[in-house]
Amino acid sequence: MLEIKDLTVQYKGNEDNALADINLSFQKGEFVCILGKSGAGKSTLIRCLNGLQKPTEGEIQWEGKLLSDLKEEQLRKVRREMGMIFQHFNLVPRLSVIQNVLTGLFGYRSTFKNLVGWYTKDELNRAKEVIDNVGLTDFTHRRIERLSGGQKQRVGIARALLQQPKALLGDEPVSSLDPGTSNHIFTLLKEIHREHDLLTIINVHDVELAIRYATRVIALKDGVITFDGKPEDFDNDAYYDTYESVRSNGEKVPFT
Ligand SMILES: Nc1ncnc2c1ncn2[C@@H]1O[C@H](COP(=O)(O)OP(=O)(O)OP(=O)(O)O)[C@@H](O)[C@H]1O
Repeated sequence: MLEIKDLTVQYKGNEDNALADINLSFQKGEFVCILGKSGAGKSTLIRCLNGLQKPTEGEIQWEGKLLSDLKEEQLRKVRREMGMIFQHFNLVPRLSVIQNVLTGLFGYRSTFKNLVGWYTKDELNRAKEVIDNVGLTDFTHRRIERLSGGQKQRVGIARALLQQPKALLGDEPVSSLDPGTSNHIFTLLKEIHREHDLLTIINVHDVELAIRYATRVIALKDGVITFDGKPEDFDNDAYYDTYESVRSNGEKVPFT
């Protein structure tokens, strides 16, 4: 479904590769967590997958189409097929839940309709349905600025779902949430993944979350893959030893 071949990314003015010679293949039905400390290359990888970041070398193929061959309009269509959720939610604080969710349709509608905010009954019903899916029915008309972090991320997920995507990509969607809320969001993502049969690829820096929810874990270090396999085969100790300091009492400290 999604193939990455010999992907290398080097940013201007940075002599180190953000990603170096990455080869990966993702199939429908996978729930993938990408682990790595800050600067490992996780965001760069996710941004390459939906064409927001151009590779320096290598190629990405989505459902048989090479992203580098696509014109801007075709690339927009691919982006619609890959719902995206973000660390800082990317919502408009003064607008309501449903107004924010409806922006998930922007890629499908004319600029004029988006500007004046005209929606058909069907579009409004679909928006209400996805809001219901993420458990926010009672908050449909509440402004975003009056929601908790976890509720905001639910809005972000609902907006992505309204695009009726085939894949869901997440760039650290729970890193600004507390552990309990992070678990609730991952439970919701897993339910949505099953119900809509979505390829799901989520960047996360919490190893325990990745192991609990993923069907496949990929670890990145300095732009290179250091692990790709089943969560039960993931060597947690080796990972911490590679990545993080150990307190004087022997406790291993997860990276932040
Ligand atoms: N616009 C940029 N210009 C130059 N270097 C960049 C740019 N964006 C990222 N980098 C570098 O590329 C490498 C990978 O960054 P990336 O943001 O993909 O990592 P990350 O694992 O997502 O980190 P974080 O968890 O902090 O978001 C880092 O060394 C970073 O400094």
